[in-house]
Amino acid sequence: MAINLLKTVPKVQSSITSKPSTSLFFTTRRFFSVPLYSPLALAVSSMSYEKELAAAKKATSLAARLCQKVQKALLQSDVQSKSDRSPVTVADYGSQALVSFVLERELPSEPFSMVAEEDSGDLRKESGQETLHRITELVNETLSSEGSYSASTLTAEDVLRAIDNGKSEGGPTGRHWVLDPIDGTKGFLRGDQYATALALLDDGKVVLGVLACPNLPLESIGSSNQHSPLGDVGCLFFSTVGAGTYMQSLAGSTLTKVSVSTTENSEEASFFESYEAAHSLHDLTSSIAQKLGVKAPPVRIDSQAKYGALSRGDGAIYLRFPHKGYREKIWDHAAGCIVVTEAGGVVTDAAGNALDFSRGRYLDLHEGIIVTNPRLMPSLLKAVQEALQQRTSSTL
Ligand SMILES: Nc1ncnc2c1ncn2[C@@H]1O[C@H](COP(=O)(O)O)[C@@H](OP(=O)(O)O)[C@H]1O
Ligand SMILES: [Mg+2]
Ligand SMILES: [Mg+2]
Ligand SMILES: [Mg+2]
Repeated sequence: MAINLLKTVPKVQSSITSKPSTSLFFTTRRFFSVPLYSPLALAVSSMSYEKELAAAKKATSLAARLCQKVQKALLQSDVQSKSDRSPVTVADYGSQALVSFVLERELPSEPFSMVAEEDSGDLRKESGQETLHRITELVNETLSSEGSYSASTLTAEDVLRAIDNGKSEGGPTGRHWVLDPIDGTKGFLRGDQYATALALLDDGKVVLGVLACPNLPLESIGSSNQHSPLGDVGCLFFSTVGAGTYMQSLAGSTLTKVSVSTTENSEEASFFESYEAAHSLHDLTSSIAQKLGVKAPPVRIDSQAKYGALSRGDGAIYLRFPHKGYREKIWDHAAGCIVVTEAGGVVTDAAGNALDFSRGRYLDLHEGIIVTNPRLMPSLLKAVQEALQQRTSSTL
């Protein structure tokens, strides 16, 4: 059944729809730029998981191209509702099919296993045929825009198969790709932030992550929700284990090594959280921020773009406390987690435990997810535990 979300879509901010630039030359206190031919860039290209990283960057960049096209001309018929009533669009399916196709094509000698959010169930029904046709068209248009695949044309059956490559259960052994084809679908529909998030698990550990964030400004979004209307947008964050986190413009060009904020002073730390109150308890996060003495208002944005922004020090804290009973999925955090960790940050649950991605499609957590730098973590954990305690006593 199509849902009528489009009527409620507010005016898209001009900064968010502007085209990514083809060049990026900037240095700030936190960033330093590295030309692609520099010795540092060469060191980056010789690290392990090199082939996998190149394939993952290519796959997510192409997926981002497809998503941008759909977001610019979203049709009501492009939006469906899943059985859990969450929205899914032709771009979610198209992005998953593309990433799956590109990874298989680029890494033919490796066994292919993928844990991904979407499946083809609804598209195989009679009512899904028109949507499937539109997705197939989109995937083929995007492939033909990429020189190396211009001769590839996928049939509707190929697209269904590519989507269903994402049915793996993951687990503690072997290699598994972990994909959220569009994270932040609600943000995508609003014209706001979203990300294509791709990670690689190797024996239960996240060893590679790529976040394509087509609407994220290249400059810091700091502690304000108001982005400069002139700023360029479209960031690609990527990390492999032990090799740090890098950001480049989705349009290519200059590579920048990024690192998290090192502030110890919680009063000057701004924090990120979900835009959607249904995804995280805003009253709880506000009481945590108050205990820490955080002065800035929360920065509310959708998707793992929050992890990307945090990895380059735009803010110092990310708090996520879903409503009772919600189970987090690995594709909502795997790529974001390594992007922040490799930039010097720490990602834990509310008890201070590292996230365990080896247990299948879900994360088993002790309440929410908290992210910050190692210096701020002890006081953040203390504030979180006090706020949770207070909440429990007030509901008894
Ligand atoms: N009730 C809920 N509580 C917490 N997270 C939820 C939720 N319902 C959906 N989500 C997840 O929140 C993700 C978006 O996170 P954020 O709020 O940071 O933008 C969604 O990803 P998708 O958009 O890929 O479905 C979805 O997996
Ligand atoms: Mg979803
Ligand atoms: Mg998601
Ligand atoms: Mg998704």
